[in-house]
Amino acid sequence: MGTLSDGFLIRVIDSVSSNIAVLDEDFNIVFVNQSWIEFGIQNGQKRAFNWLGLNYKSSCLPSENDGDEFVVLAMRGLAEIKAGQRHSFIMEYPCHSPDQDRWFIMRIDRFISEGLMYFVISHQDISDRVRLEQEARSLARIDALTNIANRRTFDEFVQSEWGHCKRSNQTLSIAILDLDDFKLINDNCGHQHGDECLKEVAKILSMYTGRASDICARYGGEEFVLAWGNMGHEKSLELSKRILKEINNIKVRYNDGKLYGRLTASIGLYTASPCLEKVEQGVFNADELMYRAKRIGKNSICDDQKLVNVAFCKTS
Ligand SMILES: Nc1nc2c(ncn2[C@@H]2O[C@H](COP(=O)(O)OP(=O)(O)OP(=O)(O)O)[C@@H](O)[C@H]2O)c(=O)[nH]1
Repeated sequence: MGTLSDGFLIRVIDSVSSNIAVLDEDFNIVFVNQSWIEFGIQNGQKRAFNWLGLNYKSSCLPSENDGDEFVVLAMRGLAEIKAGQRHSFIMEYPCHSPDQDRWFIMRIDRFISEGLMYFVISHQDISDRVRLEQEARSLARIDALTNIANRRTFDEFVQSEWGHCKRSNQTLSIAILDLDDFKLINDNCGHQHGDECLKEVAKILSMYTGRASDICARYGGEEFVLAWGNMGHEKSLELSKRILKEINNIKVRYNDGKLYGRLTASIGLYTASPCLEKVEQGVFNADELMYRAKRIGKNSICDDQKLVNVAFCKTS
């Protein structure tokens, strides 16, 4: 292969999708590629703007003085490379436009040519990758069928909410809700209809857990869990009763459309006082109470703050 011409090499650099600028050792821009120019235009710069000679460090100074953490980091990286403390610098950062969330990766490298030091700054759009990562993270936290939180999300949330409640000396109410005779519904009306019931229940639960300190989650098969931060026993019992009533309004049908019956559930409700040591104990207590509601006759709420007196509440 013969020696490549300057024009050829510039065309190669212009065809790269990363935005590239080369700075001299005083941080003056001595070269930008086409992607850099296009990105400038997208962000309001004129096409005819002359980038060459612009001092990169000075142009970043207003943002640096404003305390923009990413600009501060980049300038520190640039200074460290110049001082020979590092060879390169890499940083991912958000750079949202008014109509689009965008993320970039910035890289600074250096090279020596004819005894002079140069810096290559490149920015690459990584928005697609970040969006996919965010989507994957959100999928791992949401139950795919019902679109509400999954058990893992609940466990994390309730730990943090319990911390807030303890610090502010408030109670946290926990309800475990298990649909009654769900196997029979699946067997008689079909698994798909069972799925629809689960989705409807999730919608109802979401309506009753709308505050930032509340959560509802699918805990497992046909079992759900709710937590109301900063809520006393009386209020959570009232909400549980309303939830049970709404669930009772869900009609379950055979495949031919004839009525099979109405959906029912058993709820165990436990209100944790701030002196309870671990919130897991509160969830366990609510679960025990739910099983008690099953034994007592289903379609019921069992609540008992001290796990001594069972307050049995038939809602129908
Ligand atoms: N349709 C549907 N069914 C599910 C799902 N997850 C679990 N189930 C069913 O839920 C049923 C739970 O059955 P059991 O544990 O015997 O409980 P149950 O019939 O509700 O009886 P009780 O709890 O005593 O009222 C099983 O048939 C599971 O297959 C799901 O995602 N979709």
